[in-house]
Amino acid sequence: MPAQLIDGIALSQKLRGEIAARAAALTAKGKQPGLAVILVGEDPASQVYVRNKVKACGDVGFHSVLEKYEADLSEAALLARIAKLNADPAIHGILVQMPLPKHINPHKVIEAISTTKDVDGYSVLSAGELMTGLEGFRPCTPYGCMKLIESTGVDLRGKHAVVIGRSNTVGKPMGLLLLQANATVTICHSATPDLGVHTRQADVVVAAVGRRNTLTADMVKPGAIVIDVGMNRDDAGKLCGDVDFAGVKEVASHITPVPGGVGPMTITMLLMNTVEAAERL
Ligand SMILES: Nc1nc(=O)c2c([nH]1)NC[C@@H]1CN(c3ccc(C(=O)N[C@@H](CCC(=O)O)C(=O)O)cc3)C=[N+]21
Ligand SMILES: [Mg+2]
Repeated sequence: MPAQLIDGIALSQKLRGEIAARAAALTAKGKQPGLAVILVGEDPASQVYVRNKVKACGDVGFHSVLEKYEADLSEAALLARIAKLNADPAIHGILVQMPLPKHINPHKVIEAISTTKDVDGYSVLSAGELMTGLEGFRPCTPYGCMKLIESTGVDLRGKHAVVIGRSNTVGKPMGLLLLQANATVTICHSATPDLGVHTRQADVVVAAVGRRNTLTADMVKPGAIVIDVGMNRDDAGKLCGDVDFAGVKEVASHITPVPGGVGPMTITMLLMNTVEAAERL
C-alpha cells in the first residue's frame, strides 16, 4: 500500500488560520504583528522565497516590510539597518535572508538582531534555548518538520529517528527537537560511510542533504515516516527533494512531497514565531 501524503499546504492553511486569528486579536489591541525581511543581492531563489514570505504575511494580516539591497551593501550599513529595525515598535520579527554575499559575516548579522525579534531562531541564544529545553524561537524548517510528523498522529516516544544532514539551520536543531520529543536520534552526514545501515533502522527519516536521490526505497524500513527537506532541481529543471519520491512512497507509511511539503511549513513557522514575538512584547 503506497504511503499517505503529508500535505504541507493543507497543514499550513490550518495553522495559518490560527495565526490569522491571533494576529487579528493583537491588531484589535493596536499591536498588529510586523515582520521585516531583508534581502541582499540578486540570488533568484532568494527572490522567490522572500516574495513568498512577504505574501504570506499579508495573507494572515501581518504588517511587513521588504528591504532589498544591492550585493555590494557594506556590512556596517546592514548592521545599521538592523539596529533601526530593532528599535522599531511596528516590527516584531526580523529575517535576513541567507546566504549573504561573501564580504558580510552572517554570524555578526544574526547576533545583531534583537533576541526578542530573532524569529528565524538562528542566534546563539536561541540555539542555546533549544539545547537546554528553554522556551525560545525554534528554527522554522525543523520546527515545521516536527509539525508535519505530529500531523501523522504517530507518537515519537521511543521511536528511532534518523536525520541526514548536520547544518546549524536544519540537521542539528532537528536532532534536538526529535530528542525533546523522546525519540532515539541518529544524525548522519557526509562522513557517514553507509547511510542505509542507519536509515533502514529508522521509524522516521528526515533528509536534509541538498542532493537528489539521497534516500532510495532500499534504504527505508517498511512503514517509516519520511520527511524531505531537500530543495534541488532535476535534469528537467523541476524542483525536487533529497528523496526518490516515486520509489520511497511504495515503502513508507507517510511521506512529504517537494514542493508542497516542508517549504510551505517553513514559512508557516516563521509566521508562528512572529505572532508569538508580538504577543510576548
Ligand atoms: N534567514 C533565512 N531564513 C530562512 O528560513 C531561509 C533562508 N534564510 N534562506 C533560504 C532558506 C530556504 N527557505 C525556504 C522557504 C520556503 C520554501 C518554499 O516555499 N518552497 C516551496 C516551493 C517554492 C518554489 O517553487 O521554488 C515548496 O517547497 O513547496 C523554500 C525554501 C527558507 N530559508
Ligand atoms: Mg517542500
